[in-house]
Amino acid sequence: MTRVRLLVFNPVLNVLDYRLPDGVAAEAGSVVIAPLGPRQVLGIVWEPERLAGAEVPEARLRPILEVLPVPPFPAALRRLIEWTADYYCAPMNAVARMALGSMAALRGGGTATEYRLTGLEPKRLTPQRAAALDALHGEQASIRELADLASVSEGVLRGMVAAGLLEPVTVDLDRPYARANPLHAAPDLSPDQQAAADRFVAAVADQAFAPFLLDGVTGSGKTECYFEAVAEAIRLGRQVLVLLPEIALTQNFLRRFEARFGVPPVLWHSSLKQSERRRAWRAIVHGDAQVVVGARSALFMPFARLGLIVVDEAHEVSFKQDDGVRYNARDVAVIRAKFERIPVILASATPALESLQLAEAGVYEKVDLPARFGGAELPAIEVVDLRVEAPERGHWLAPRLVAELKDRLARGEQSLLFLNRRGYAPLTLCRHCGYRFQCPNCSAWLVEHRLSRRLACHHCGHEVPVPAECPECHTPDCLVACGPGVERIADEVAEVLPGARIAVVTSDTLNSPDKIGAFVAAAEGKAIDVIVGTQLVTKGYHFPELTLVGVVDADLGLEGGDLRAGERTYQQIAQVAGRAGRGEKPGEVLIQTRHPEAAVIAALAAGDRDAFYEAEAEARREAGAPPFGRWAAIIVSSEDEAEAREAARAIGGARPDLPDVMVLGPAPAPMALLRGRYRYRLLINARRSAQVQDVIRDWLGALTFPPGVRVAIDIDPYSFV
Ligand SMILES: Nc1ncnc2c1ncn2[C@@H]1O[C@H](COP(=O)(O)OP(=O)(O)OP(=O)(O)O)[C@@H](O)[C@H]1O
Ligand SMILES: [Zn+2]
Repeated sequence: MTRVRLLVFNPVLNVLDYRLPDGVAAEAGSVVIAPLGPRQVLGIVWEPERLAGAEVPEARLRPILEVLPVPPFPAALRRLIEWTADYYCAPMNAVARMALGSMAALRGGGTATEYRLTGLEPKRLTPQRAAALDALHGEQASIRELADLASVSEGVLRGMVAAGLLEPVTVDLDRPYARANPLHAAPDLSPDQQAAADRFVAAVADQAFAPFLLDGVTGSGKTECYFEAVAEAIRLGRQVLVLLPEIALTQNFLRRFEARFGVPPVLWHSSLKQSERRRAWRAIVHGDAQVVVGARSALFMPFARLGLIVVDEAHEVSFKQDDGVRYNARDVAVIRAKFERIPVILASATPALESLQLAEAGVYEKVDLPARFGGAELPAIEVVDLRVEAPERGHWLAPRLVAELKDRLARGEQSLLFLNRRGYAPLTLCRHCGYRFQCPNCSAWLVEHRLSRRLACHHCGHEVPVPAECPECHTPDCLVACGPGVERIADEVAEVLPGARIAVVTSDTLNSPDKIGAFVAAAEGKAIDVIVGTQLVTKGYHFPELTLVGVVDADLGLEGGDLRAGERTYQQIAQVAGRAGRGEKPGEVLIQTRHPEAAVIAALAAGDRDAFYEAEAEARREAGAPPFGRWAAIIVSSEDEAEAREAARAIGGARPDLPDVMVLGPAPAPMALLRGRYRYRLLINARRSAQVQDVIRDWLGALTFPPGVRVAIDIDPYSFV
């Protein structure tokens, strides 16, 4: 009889032992189905010596039911799952879950049925059917996905199938992806680029662990360089994973990839439709997907023959996941490369201090691209002191910025205004009684969105229509918008530049690949004069006619003052500035601020990156902050305020007394209420020598909490709310 140990996907149980029925083999990494009470549970066969579990007597072992027809998870991936669970103090099955596709993908390929419009357009239609006909043009997906897209019930769509308005299509889930051709359109690289590319290509050929920091100024052609490494991996028959910080950037990447390799890469992200998910996951596990591009969730995919990982815009905070398993995809990518024994390239124009430090220490090999491609100059940066050059009343653009915008419009060049605030105004209040619109579920103001005529919470999604009167004093027409969001800045641009073609670019307006594609095409086709956008437009885009960038409020990011506020502000402004003057015409950047003396602003204005990083490093060293010390956070929450407070106090009361670990708090979190849960935080600041994870595990492991209390551990936190 063969005993097997399973890591099982169950919220309470993690590890269970079973036996293999006679004649059934299942090596480590196999994905299996096993009985659990009257039900079934999915599990992965694990090395018993690496996974502690209770010894069950042989006689009580139940046989597993089925070994699923997918290749076993490779050892390198199993080690990665163990490492991630251990480092981030997360349950191993929660980490392993990120490697699984859908249940359907595990069951095998085969076919799926999707539906699409037949083109039939009857004269008389119910309003719901008419709406569905409108919404589903060009779409093909499962009934459930189409129902979501069209915002109608599945019943309505079934009726449309019966009426011949929708037809079924059989989709082959194992149809192969077109093969990328490494020679399709190889570029002529500049000498700097060639040197960088040669390093990467050699490392891919070496097939050994090699972490790189590709530090290249904006517009230096970092993508072109790492594409050469991608080409080498393709030549060698190895797979490549490219991580991007957000899905919005993938459109742009797809086009460039296709131009270079002749075919698009395989996409992986959370909003793929079911059939694409199944197809992509299966191609990944079987080694048929050559190059996979995705957001951070692609990192744990069970690649069969991974040969290279690229993390583009590696400094981006969105690589840090802040719910579920709180991991940093940038850091875990390096660990994965180590287990897989392959190179990993972190690419950025504004690397995180942590990454620079590791390069300085010789852990990462630093590869530099100090100049823009094609002789383009970095833009000139000027500061507009808003205390001296004040905008008109009720306006936010200083006269100098307005004059520059007019100048660009007259010359037929493009401008970009950056403000990291969605919507029209961040706060709405009653002029009469002072009532402020607040989210009932969160410690946050409701943000007015004029385009959709709603007040919305950006934390929990709570939305209400903008009311006609104050809900408190019932005065009609008395609401005032306080402060600007991008929609309001767009209104101001329309006022000062009549006739200008303006695009508002936020996650609200560019919420689908089609819309992103349309925006990029319009910007490149000179159909847009002024782009007003949030951080969504600060990176990745290359618009040659864009010659002016205005930062509407450089001080915004410095408020709140968390550990990385300075660095984040520097990165954001340097990135958005980097959109200017990428073509033949030189670029100019105006930064509006009330604090021109702040170190970040001064460094940006002087174009002195080193000065900024030196000052930042010094401040972090003083504070014992990363990379010189370590931080971890404990976040306690409950729907019951008293219960949350009590639990936080209990944790605080049991704090360890160690020389190299300092515990701050508990204190109410800055977001004291979030999605209906009251929150408290403790912050742990430790020396690098401390075993923070073990300390936290021992500390919290000895405590018990009421079932309504959630205690989250955040190692190397990025969010301090
Ligand atoms: N060797 C080359 N031959 C032709 N075009 C190139 C070459 N190198 C770069 N380019 C072009 O220059 C532009 C800038 O390159 P790219 O977008 O890769 O820069 P980047 O370093 O990623 O910039 P950012 O960090 O600002 O996003 C792109 O349009 C790219 O196609
Ligand atoms: Zn809310």
